[in-house]
Amino acid sequence: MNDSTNGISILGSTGSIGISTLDVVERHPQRFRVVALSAHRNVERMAEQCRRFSPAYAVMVDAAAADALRQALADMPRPPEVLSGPEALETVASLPEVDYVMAAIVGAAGMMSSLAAARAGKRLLLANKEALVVAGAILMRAAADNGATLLPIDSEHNAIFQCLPATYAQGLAASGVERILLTASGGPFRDAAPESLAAVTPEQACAHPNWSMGRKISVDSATMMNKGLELIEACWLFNTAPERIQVVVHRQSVIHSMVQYNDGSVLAQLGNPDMRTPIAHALGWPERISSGVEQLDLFRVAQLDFEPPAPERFPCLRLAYRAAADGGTAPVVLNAANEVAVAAFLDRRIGFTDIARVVERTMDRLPPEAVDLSGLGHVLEVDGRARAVAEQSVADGVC
Ligand SMILES: NC(=O)C1=CN([C@@H]2O[C@H](COP(=O)(O)OP(=O)(O)OC[C@H]3O[C@@H](n4cnc5c(N)ncnc54)[C@H](OP(=O)(O)O)[C@@H]3O)[C@@H](O)[C@H]2O)C=CC1
Ligand SMILES: CC(=O)[C@@H](O)[C@H](O)COP(=O)(O)O
Ligand SMILES: [Mn+2]
Repeated sequence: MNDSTNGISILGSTGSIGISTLDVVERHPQRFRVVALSAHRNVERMAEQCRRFSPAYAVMVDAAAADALRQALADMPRPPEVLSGPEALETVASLPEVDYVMAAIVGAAGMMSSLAAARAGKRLLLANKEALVVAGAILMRAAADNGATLLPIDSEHNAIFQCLPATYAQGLAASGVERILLTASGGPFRDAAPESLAAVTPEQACAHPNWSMGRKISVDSATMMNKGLELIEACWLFNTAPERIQVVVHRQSVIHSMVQYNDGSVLAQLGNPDMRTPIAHALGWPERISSGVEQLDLFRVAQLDFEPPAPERFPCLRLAYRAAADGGTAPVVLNAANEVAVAAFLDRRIGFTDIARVVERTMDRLPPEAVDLSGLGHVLEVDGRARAVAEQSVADGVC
């Protein structure tokens, strides 16, 4: 082992963020050494990544997939130790030889391992926004108490982090910050007639105009629930209230968010829409390292547009504002119901506009409770209840 390199565990390595992370890591062999990779059940891609990066550990959460991976790698001279089950994610997030953890599992399934990395005091590169939505108070406290460095990977939050003053943790107002301007592309349906949305297909919803991403976040962008989750994510990351955050639809996705100061200045971070930029920023921080992303050509961009979100087209954004205002377990319910509804939409069991209906119905049935901060038990229990209510709503045909 080379002690001058940083050991990294990449959780969700077979997904969109995981692949982009490996692309950046591979450009800097003198800085990073891959200790562990994880996936749910994509054996083929994991086998390919293991051959290319020779990690010491590979986690397949699914046990049958873990067996298949062991067989697929049997001819390697030094195959990785293949682990399985959700607990293995926490193991590889807290190994002593790991310095950095990329949390890029989709959904609340990534929450326990993100928390394990924070508790182990790692540099936590957090793409898994759902972990903050569901357990923001617990995760932020774990990071602070254990000396973890939590760096946002979500493009907007990484941009905001780059535009904030170093003193932001003492309070945004005290640092002269008036507002955070959270940009949103508006997704594939930003110009669609609201009455046309009931008939849209998963393929149309996943065809994001600017970003190439996993299916769940692509649907979230299409409903603008992604922006709602990001609003809650920003409140936790930057210790602020929703009132200090304004969502701005910016269709080019060239400005990745902005910070407005009390002297009239607005600082923005710009770049081509490619997640390797925020990933390289967080991997290199406080230094800058190359990412492989093409430089922004402002003459080609030519124009930057801004508009407010259209509330009648995006009820999910309204529901996220409601959850943020209600606080307590409301964001847990919002997220769980959304995960159930998006999965049902992708399986063609409900329509696109039913997603918001399932979420609203679930929120109506499970009023917010104060979160028990002593551990994740209460959050997991509410998450389970919300999933059951949302599943029932899907089974009932939503209405
Ligand atoms: N993609 C993007 O550009 C952006 C993503 N994010 C956030 O990053 C996270 C990842 O998104 P993205 O990369 O698009 O997602 P993908 O769907 O592309 O990848 C998800 C990864 O998580 C693994 N996974 C899925 N379910 C489970 C589970 N139950 N347990 C363990 N691992 C699981 C998948 O494994 P397998 O391949 O085997 O299914 C895969 O490695 C999300 O929280 C998203 O909101 C934030 C900003 C931008
Ligand atoms: C790349 C990234 O960070 C995504 O979360 C992106 O923001 C999605 O685009 P929307 O602005 O359409 O949600
Ligand atoms: Mn984002």
